[in-house]
Amino acid sequence: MTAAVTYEAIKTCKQSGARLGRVHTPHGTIETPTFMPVGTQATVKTMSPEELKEMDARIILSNTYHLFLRPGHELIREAGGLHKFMNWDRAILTDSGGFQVFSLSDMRKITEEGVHFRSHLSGDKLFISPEIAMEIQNALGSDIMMAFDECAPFPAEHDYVKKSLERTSRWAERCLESHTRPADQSLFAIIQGGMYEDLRRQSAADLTSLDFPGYAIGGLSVGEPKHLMYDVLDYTVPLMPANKPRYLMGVGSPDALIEGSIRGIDMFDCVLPTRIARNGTTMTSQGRLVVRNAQYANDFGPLDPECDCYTCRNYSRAYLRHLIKADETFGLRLTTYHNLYFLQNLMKNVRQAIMDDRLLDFRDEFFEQYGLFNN
Ligand SMILES: O=c1[nH]cnc2cc3nc(NCCN4CCOCC4)[nH]c3cc12
Repeated sequence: MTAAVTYEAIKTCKQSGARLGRVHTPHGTIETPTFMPVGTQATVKTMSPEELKEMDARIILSNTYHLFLRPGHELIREAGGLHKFMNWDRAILTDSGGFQVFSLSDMRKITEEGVHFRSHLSGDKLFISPEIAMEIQNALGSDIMMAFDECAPFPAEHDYVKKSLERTSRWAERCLESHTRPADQSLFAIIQGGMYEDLRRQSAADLTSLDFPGYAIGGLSVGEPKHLMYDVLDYTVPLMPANKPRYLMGVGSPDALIEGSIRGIDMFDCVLPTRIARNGTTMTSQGRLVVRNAQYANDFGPLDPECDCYTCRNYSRAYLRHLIKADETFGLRLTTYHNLYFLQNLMKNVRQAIMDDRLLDFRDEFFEQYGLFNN
């Protein structure tokens, strides 16, 4: 079966299960492990495509649910697809809408056929099925499409999670059947199973028997303690094909990116860096720094003395604090740019540590400096 997206393994870290790789797509190659900025409504909030390229972002996310509701996938199809619509000529991954239907909309009813819900914008009654999720993503023309799934809530009873993952497996098969598999799009499946090892095994077995070009781990980063997420990774990642991309959905704090890479994850996404930037919280080499706090009012040094991004080379903490307090949009742009650059740079250092077979040492050094050993 031809796949538009393929994985090239480069090297496995001798110190951990981490691996260096490349994901080849029709819109360019992505060095992995990689962090994908989230552009929910066809824009990575406050960033231009040129700024994202400047920090070497190779792939961004956009959201099927949001674009289905507004402006509508038919309009984007008419515009020539999402790449053209948002003037982004690198890779795009679209989440399938399942997660947002359950987390955002006024959820109505889950049936075998699909999900009935009310739009969180207009209150209109809407319906998404595996087939409709494929139709929407085909219209968007994303390089990587995600199968329509249910992300089970946390906590959830074993019986509920079992029934939910079995329906997700049937939905994944329907996605595969209905996806016209255009030559330039690839469909990834999403492994569910909550925090239950037997159910993760069942979900992985169901989906890997269907031969998708790539696999995601869903149902995590839903409020569970981080150690529980790492436990699930410890027994789920080994069930995933070694010759295909492994994508952990919704994960984006520096410590989780390092811990996930150690366990063999290739791709990550999260709204965290862009969301916290908009309320003046930044990720720096010394840990989280809430630049809107009064203590930085007269601090004329750079946000992060160890960062060489546009924000850190040209503006002071005092200026950033002033802009954020004054609700000046430029302030949000500067903190967003820095946070995304920080994570791109972190992943570059993770890839170098894997190349040098020292990712566990890198983790200890980073945690020490970032202040992660004392929380
Ligand atoms: O099973 C899933 N299926 C399809 N999409 C997902 C997206 C997901 N996103 C998260 N977590 C996001 C957590 N964010 C952290 C930062 O603040 C906003 C929420 N978990 C996710 C699970 C799934």
